[in-house]
Amino acid sequence: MSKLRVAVIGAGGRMGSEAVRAVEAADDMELVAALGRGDKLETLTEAGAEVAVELTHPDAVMDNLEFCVRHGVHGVVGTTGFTAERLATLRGRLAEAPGTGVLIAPNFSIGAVLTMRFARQAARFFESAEIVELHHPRKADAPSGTAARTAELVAEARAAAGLGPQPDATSGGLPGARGASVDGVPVHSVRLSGLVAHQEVLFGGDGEILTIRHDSMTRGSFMPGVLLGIRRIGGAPGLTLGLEHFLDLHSQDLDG
Ligand SMILES: NC(=O)C1=CN([C@@H]2O[C@H](COP(=O)(O)OP(=O)(O)OC[C@H]3O[C@@H](n4cnc5c(N)ncnc54)[C@H](O)[C@@H]3O)[C@@H](O)[C@H]2O)C=CC1
Ligand SMILES: O=C(O)C1=N[C@H](C(=O)O)C[C@H](O)C1
Repeated sequence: MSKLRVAVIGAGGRMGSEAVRAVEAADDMELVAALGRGDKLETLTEAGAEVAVELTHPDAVMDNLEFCVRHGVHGVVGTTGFTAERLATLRGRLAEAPGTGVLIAPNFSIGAVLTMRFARQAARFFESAEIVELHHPRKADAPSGTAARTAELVAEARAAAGLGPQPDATSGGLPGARGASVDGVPVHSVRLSGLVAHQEVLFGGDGEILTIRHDSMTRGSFMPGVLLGIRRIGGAPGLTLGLEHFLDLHSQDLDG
C-alpha cells in the first residue's frame, strides 16, 4: 500500500513539531516536507505532497492555502482566524480546483469537538449562555477559534429555537468586563501560564446551571484528529468545516 505523502507547514511550532512526530509515527504516512517561516512553498510541490497540514498563524494561513489549493494539495488546517469572509474566499478558490479538499478544524481534539456538539444541543433549553476559554499566554488570537465556533453554534441553535437576546441588565462599568460578543454570546478569554487549551460553556436557566467543560492537557490530544483529517481529506473535495464531519456524528443522535 502506498503511503500518504504529507507536509507540515509551521513545523517548528508547538503544534507543528507535534504533528511532524505524529506523521512520522503513522504507518500509512510519509513526511515529505516540513516547512518553517521563510521556507518557500514550492517545496510542497517539489516534494510531491498530497496533503499539507497547516499550523502557522492567522496572518499566514490564507496565502499558504491559496498556494496549496492552486496546486491541488489538500489542506488540513488547525490555524485559527477564520472569519466568514475568509471562508467565502476559500470556498471560491476551491470551486476553481475540483477534487481538492480543505478541512478547517477549529479544534482537533475529540473532546473539544464533542463539547461543541453538546453545547449546540443544550443551547435551546437555556435563556443564558456564556463561554470561558482559557489558554497558554503565547497564544496570538482571542477569542480562541474553538470558542468563536462554539458561540456561533450556540447562537444558531438559540435563533432556531426562537430565543431572543440574553437577559443582562449591565448598563455601565469597565469596557470588556462582559467579554466579547460573538453573535450575541459573551466569550471571555483567559491567558495564564501553565494552561494548554481549556473551555467552559455555561448555560443558565430557572434555578439551574449546566457547565460543559473540556481540557486539553497536552498537544498530543490534538494528534488523533490531525491524523484523521489527513486520512479523510482526500475523499472530501471542497471545504469541510469542523472535524465532526469525519467522526460520523451527523448520523447519530448526537446531532441534536
Ligand atoms: N485546531 C486545533 O486543534 C489547534 C489549533 N491551534 C492553532 O494553530 C496555530 C499554531 O499554534 P502553535 O503551534 O501554538 O503556534 P506556534 O507559534 O508555536 O507555531 C507557529 C509556527 O508557524 C511558523 N510560521 C509562521 N508563519 C509561517 C509561514 N508563513 N510559513 C511557515 N511557518 C510559519 C512560526 O515560525 C512557528 O514556528 C494557531 O493559530 C493556534 O491557535 C493550536 C492548537 C490546536
Ligand atoms: O492556540 C492554541 O493553543 C489553540 N488554538 C485553537 C483555538 O484557538 O481554538 C485550538 C485549541 O484551543 C488550542
